[in-house]
Amino acid sequence: MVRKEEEKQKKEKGMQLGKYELGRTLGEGNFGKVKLAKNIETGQPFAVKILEKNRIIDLKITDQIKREIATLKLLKHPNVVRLHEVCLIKASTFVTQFPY
Ligand SMILES: Nc1ncnc2c1ncn2[C@@H]1O[C@H](COP(=O)(O)OP(=O)(O)OP(=O)(O)O)[C@@H](O)[C@H]1O
Repeated sequence: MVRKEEEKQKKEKGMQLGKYELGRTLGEGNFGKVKLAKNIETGQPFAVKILEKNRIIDLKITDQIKREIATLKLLKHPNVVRLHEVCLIKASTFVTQFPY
């Protein structure tokens, strides 16, 4: 099990999602992983939250996720990480980026 996860991590490292190159996993939430990533155009580092679209649809929480994104977009506070961008990379993935 641990080995399978290690292999998955190795495969994902260096993978490109849109204009972001993925690095190591920073953490894991209820609906997906947060990975360190680099914008390949600017070299700027970001924390990228990758949400599995199918899982969100199965759990019937699409509206909740949309509300969370809308709220995060409005939040501007020095102690709260800023939501930079939301991308739909492929049919099964939502990606959100936070400055790292
Ligand atoms: N901007 C960031 N920089 C560094 N690490 C981060 C950042 N955002 C999230 N993480 C790491 O990823 C973990 C999971 O983040 P996430 O936002 O998915 O948590 P959550 O809000 O508990 O999850 P969910 O929204 O799925 O319920 C965090 O506990 C943290 O360790």
